[in-house]
Amino acid sequence: MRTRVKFCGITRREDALQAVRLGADAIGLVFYSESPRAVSPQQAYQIVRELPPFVTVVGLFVNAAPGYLQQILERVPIDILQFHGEEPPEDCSHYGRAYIKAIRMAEGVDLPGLAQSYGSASALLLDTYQAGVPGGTGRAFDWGRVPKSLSKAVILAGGLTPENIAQAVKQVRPYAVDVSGGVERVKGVKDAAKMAAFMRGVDSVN
Ligand SMILES: O=C(O)c1ccccc1NCC(=O)[C@H](O)[C@H](O)COP(=O)(O)O
Repeated sequence: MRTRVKFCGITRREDALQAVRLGADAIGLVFYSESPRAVSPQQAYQIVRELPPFVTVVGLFVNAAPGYLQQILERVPIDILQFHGEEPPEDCSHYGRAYIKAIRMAEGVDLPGLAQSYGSASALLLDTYQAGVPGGTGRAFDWGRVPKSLSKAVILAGGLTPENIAQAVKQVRPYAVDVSGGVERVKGVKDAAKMAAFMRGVDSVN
């Protein structure tokens, strides 16, 4: 099965369209005001309106208030939710939508246990642990820590770049990969050449 690709932290319509042209499977929009990649609901709507079909729009949240999250869902066509905070399973499934739970790879993290607890998740996104930073660290973790088999689909994230992506896919064989900082020109602005190189890296293994 080919590895799916999600470009995360999209803040501009042209970057979303470039992702689509390159054959990306998903784009991610960050609804977390402390992120340099945060988008407002209006911005998000402008980015995703009239995207062609079969490209999944993922909305990212960090311990968001349910009322705020519900407002976003009413205003932006989001396909899948992605939770990057300490949201328990019942909060993640509260919206009746498919969701991804981000797991930060702190020392001693119990991935099989979390895969069980978040049984209603579509996938677990494994990201680098950095104290006080819920995501978008731009740093990789030791891919050797990802179990060869898990009861949930694995999305590999954290410090992926055009330079290391082929090795990451070869080693982990994840369901999908997720990249943000590694394909940026500056925070929040993607670099078309880096995005293309990243896709080539994934395709070289598929
Ligand atoms: O990107 C952010 O600024 C961010 C902030 C808070 C929570 C999540 C965030 N991004 C989540 C992502 O899905 C990133 O793609 C993932 O953490 C990997 O980021 P990077 O290491 O920059 O590729």
